[in-house]
Amino acid sequence: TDALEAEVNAATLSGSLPRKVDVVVVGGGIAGLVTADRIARRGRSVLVVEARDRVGGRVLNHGLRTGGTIEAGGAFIGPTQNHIKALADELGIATFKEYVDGNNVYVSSNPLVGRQEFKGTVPPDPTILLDAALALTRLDEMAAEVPVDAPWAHPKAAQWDAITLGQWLSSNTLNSKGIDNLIKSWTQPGFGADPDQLSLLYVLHYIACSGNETHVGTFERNSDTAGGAQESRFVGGSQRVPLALARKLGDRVALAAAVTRIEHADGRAVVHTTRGRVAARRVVVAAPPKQVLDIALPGMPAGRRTLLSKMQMGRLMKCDAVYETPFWREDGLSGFGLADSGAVRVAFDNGVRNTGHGILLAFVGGSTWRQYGSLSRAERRAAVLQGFARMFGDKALKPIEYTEHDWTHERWTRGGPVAIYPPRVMATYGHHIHRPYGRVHWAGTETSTYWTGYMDGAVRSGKRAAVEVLEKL
Ligand SMILES: Cc1cc2nc3c(=O)[nH]c(=O)nc-3n(C[C@H](O)[C@H](O)[C@H](O)COP(=O)(O)OP(=O)(O)OC[C@H]3O[C@@H](n4cnc5c(N)ncnc54)[C@H](O)[C@@H]3O)c2cc1C
Repeated sequence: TDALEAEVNAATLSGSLPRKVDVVVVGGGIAGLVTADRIARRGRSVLVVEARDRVGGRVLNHGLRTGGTIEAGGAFIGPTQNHIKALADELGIATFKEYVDGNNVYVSSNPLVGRQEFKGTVPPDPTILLDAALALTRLDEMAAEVPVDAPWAHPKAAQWDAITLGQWLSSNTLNSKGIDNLIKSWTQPGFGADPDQLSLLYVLHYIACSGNETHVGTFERNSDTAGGAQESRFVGGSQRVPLALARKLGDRVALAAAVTRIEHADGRAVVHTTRGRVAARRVVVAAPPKQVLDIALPGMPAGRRTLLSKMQMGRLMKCDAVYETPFWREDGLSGFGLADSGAVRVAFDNGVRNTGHGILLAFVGGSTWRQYGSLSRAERRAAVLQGFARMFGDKALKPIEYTEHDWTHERWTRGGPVAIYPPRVMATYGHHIHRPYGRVHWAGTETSTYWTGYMDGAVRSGKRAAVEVLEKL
């Protein structure tokens, strides 16, 4: 990856920008790069302008000091995510299966339940088992009714959008505190938020989108490892996908070119960047929703501005500990763990090929991020290792390397994994999410239907935006 990265950067960090192109794409994440690749393939001139000095956006490789490459951001893919998979295949980037042999672990703060080993999605905690089974079935049933391309059009959209997932859980379960705690282990990594921050309609839409045109979305396909969205990872790290796309595009990607203003003048759009101005027949903005608010966009409909200002970026960091060996595997454990308290609410085996080392990954999101994100690195490291130790034993306290990445501090992302909808936003303003105005179109995972929020959604959105724009050229 390092050589690839150097090659991409060399081509695109300096030099003057073209004065005009057919299409300017704002943002060199997966969505923007896919948009540009599709436009370039049709022989149209295109320029990607990216604020950072690298491509990939929320997808970022991290080279470990002890060897191997892991991901600081988006990493996993799974069944029905056929757009990201097809793209990786085309670019010659292989995948491998996430390690799932052995038992999962659940740690309850209720001493009567304690630490349990289990298989499957729901831990055998007698205080939540029945609630979980019923609630997840009901959520799937409601989600199956939600149109992936227009959740606001469902007859109950306003009703479902008026409450949070947390409120729905509390009025539809017996032991709502128990299930709320379990569901946090899903919402904190998945949304960077807690059930009481998320509109029920939005969550139902997210579940509906966890599928494709031939497979209805389900909670399990979203939450599971085997058979779900965490099934596979990319050999060499997911950032190889945007890096390989950027290499194809060459000097049609301009790095360190933050867009500050997009205006319409003389039958053209003019894109102002920190590296100069470019005129275009069409513009595709593929920056995360909240980042769009930092760009001056005269003429952008007020409804869209309201939508973007009411959406919120999730709060998420990834913390990884590297060990000499994956000792939990020898103990018959998969490395997947859930806990109802502490810094590690959900853990994954994050091992990479060819190093022999074991790696445990913790997602620290939502209220867990609020609790642990502000600690010093040393304090957080201790809390994370303690969380791993409760799941996998005291060997977890002695890593050979520890690393973490907090996306809330990234200037051009400011959170993660995705921009979420609090109550009373989606039903009223959601339809603005990818409606073009003037010469400006929208891409980005948040504008996708299926697998919105994911790399697959980013690819899908890029393809859709390219078609939209090519029709207008
Ligand atoms: C910690 C974490 C874990 C995740 N895990 C997974 C996972 O396992 N699987 C999965 O599928 N997805 C995962 N995701 C989500 C996934 O990474 C995103 O859905 C996807 O990468 C979004 O791609 P995008 O192109 O839509 O947006 P981005 O990747 O955010 O790209 C937008 C680009 O726009 C640029 N930009 C912003 N403002 C400007 C400006 N003014 N001018 C120019 N450029 C600008 C940004 O720098 C960025 O490069 C995760 C995300 C995070 C943060």
